[in-house]
Amino acid sequence: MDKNICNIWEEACKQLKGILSGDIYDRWIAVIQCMEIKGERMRLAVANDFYKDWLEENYFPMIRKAVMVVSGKEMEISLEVDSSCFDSVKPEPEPEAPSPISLPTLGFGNKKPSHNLNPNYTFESYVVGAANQFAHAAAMAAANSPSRTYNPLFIYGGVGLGKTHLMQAIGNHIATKKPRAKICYTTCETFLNEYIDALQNNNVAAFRKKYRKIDMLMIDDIQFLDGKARIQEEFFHTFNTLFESHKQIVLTSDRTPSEMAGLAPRLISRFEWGLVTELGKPDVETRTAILRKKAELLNLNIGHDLLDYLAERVSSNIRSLEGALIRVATFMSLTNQQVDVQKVEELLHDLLDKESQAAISVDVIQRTVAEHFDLRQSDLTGKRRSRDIAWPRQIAMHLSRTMTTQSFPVIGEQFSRNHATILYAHEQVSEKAKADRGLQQTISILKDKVSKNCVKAVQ
Ligand SMILES: Nc1ncnc2c1ncn2[C@@H]1O[C@H](COP(=O)(O)OP(=O)(O)OP(=O)(O)O)[C@@H](O)[C@H]1O
Repeated sequence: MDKNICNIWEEACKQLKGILSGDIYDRWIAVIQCMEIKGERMRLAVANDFYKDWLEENYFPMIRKAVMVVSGKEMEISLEVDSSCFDSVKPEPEPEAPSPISLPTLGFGNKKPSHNLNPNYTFESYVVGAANQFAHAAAMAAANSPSRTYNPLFIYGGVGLGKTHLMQAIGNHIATKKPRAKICYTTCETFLNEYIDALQNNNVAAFRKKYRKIDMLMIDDIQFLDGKARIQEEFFHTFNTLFESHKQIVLTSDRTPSEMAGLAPRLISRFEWGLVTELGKPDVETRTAILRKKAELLNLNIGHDLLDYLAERVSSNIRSLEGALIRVATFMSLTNQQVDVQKVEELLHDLLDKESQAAISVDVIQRTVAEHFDLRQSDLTGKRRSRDIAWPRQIAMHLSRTMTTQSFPVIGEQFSRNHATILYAHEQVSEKAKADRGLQQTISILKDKVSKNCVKAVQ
């Protein structure tokens, strides 16, 4: 492979490694081979259709983003099947000497104990501000007195707002104080995959032992259980066993337990037994403090004025903020140039456009949809149920969920409905749009109109 290929793809892999759990990275990203980079085109290959389909469905946008971050340009990426890539599917690693954190290991997937907790996710590197103060205090309490304060601790919030970092900070804290504690961090998706593997290999007893004979269980993105009855059943028993033996459980999710319409009521109630706490969006001061801390940790030489500018402009979530910082830093180190605000705007135009979109409100959506269907805005928030009103109302609810970062209950308030109605409308419209090209077009037209109306509202 030539150097150019190595650089871009290897750098992109580093980015992905920082974002994905070790398990997911090993299973899905480490097996990809970069075949060629020509101009703006990149050819990637995997060993079989199974990898190709799964990657395209689940990780392609992330891969594209990582490549864009490191190359500084949008590349056309194709993923193909090449059976010679079988060579790149890594064998299971040899068992390692026991690590200070005694993590349970089984023959599921590629497991290296050190992968389970990211050592950078600590309380020391976590910046506290108004939006995360309470969640942070609860996490500290759980870390200092596991299972005696909040059990389970349920942390929820939007994408990239620091749920994983905070959860793993608890784990790292306990691991330092009690090196012999058996701590297990996993994502809900991995938990499900391991369970399926265990079922296939008649290994359920080992799976149960792995998750039930530990001192602390952390599961990320527990909303993945929503609508999956069988794994819910399994998790229910794991939860009970750990809870009854006074083991700390920490869960994260992008929504509250009661917002998971497909979650068994007995699990909802268990998730609410301890403390359910929200991570909100940080204010500009916290964003600035986070950027300064990251720049310091990464040893980046970027002026405070630029960091302040980024904190001001990128407000949707912290992962995007970090991505912006890394993109600017990568550009500076590759070109050996300092950058000014104009250059940053050029470099980050796609991200900054998206940020402007984040300013979209439910009110603008309601006005746009009402105008499009020749209705009054009050029709969308009112009680009438005739189809010519109910359907546009559902579309407006769906757009409110997809175009804003508001939670179901907050959107519900603005339609004078409860969160379940919004969730139902969102699912109905999403489902119908899968097969209905007319509806896909209407949604796309409405999205354009909403964006334009939003720009007008800001000006
Ligand atoms: N308060 C904070 N202080 C410092 N860094 C933070 C803070 N909050 C988030 N981050 C950083 O932002 C990035 C994204 O955080 P994290 O992965 O924990 O978010 P998340 O809410 O779990 O995202 P997702 O919803 O995608 O699972 C991480 O690199 C993390 O270190």
